[in-house]
Amino acid sequence: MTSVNASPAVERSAAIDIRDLRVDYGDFVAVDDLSLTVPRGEVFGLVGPNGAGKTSTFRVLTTLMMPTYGDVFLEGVDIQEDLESARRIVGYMPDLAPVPSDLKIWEFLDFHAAAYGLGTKAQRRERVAECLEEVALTDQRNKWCKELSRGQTQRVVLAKTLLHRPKVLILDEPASGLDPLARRDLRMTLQRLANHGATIFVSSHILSELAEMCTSVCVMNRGRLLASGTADEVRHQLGSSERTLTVTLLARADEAASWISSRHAVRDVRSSAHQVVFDFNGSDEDQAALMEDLIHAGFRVRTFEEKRTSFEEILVEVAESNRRS
Ligand SMILES: Nc1ncnc2c1ncn2[C@@H]1O[C@H](COP(=O)(O)OP(=O)(O)OP(=O)(O)O)[C@@H](O)[C@H]1O
Repeated sequence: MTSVNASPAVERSAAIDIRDLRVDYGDFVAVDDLSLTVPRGEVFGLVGPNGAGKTSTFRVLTTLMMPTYGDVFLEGVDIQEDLESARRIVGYMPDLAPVPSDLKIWEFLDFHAAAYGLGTKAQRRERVAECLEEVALTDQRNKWCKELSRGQTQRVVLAKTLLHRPKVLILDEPASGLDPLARRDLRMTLQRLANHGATIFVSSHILSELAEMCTSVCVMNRGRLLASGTADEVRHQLGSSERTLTVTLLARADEAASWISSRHAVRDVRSSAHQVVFDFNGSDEDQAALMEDLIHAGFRVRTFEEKRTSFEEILVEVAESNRRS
């Protein structure tokens, strides 16, 4: 079983508690024995390559699909036992959600506010205004939906998702196709919503996109959860502690290179006039000891740099090794 933070009783402080979830399409297992909890108030990322099972997981969380087996609790509510309450708790923004071209922004939002039964016309107007404010589109409310850019469309759909004040937001690839400025705006909006108590579960197949906006992330591939935690914890769980170290010296770089070559966890040492570059796969403690000993051995170190394997590189490795197996 792949399990992260699973607990036997309903996890009271968890906004999302997924237990032993499985989703089959006929004979094909799209989500395989997934257990995961997301604490309240977090912006939590789900990352995985195409076909990992992200959307299938989200379809179950948002009650659009029943699992083959397993349990899901949203704010303590068993979604299979109490569908109506679960639907009030959750807000879902699907990947590339369409907006109708023949409505103005406010008309589109008012239409959905009415569909949610959000009170009188005046009450709906107030709620639509609040949601437009939340996504910084107040001054665009009379614009036609067909005139919106990709980033504005995403914001309108997010405003629609917020209308019924969901405590749990599920956002499928919300940053896809957004430029860096629009991604920064999205990140700030999500952080503000989380600060006001919402829990946000957001997917992407680009890890750096999620690392920017999430407190924690989990990695899925071929339906299974591979790792979960902070960016560093995930990197560690996926077994990639490899880093490239560069030492710049005032003199004796060649001698330093052969001294470094004899040390534990060192690979592939290259040297030039004043620099030694090498790959290192030891612990942080080992790395500190190596630097200390190098200086004690009399080498005059001017600078020292570390470059860790990026998340993207780790994910590509994982996806490729799975493809081969
Ligand atoms: N309705 C369906 N019928 C059959 N197979 C499906 C169905 N929906 C998804 N799948 C398969 O289940 C697997 C997981 O798909 P899913 O859409 O959940 O992945 P994903 O991680 O969201 O991928 P992407 O990043 O490409 O959107 C894929 O192999 C997909 O082909």
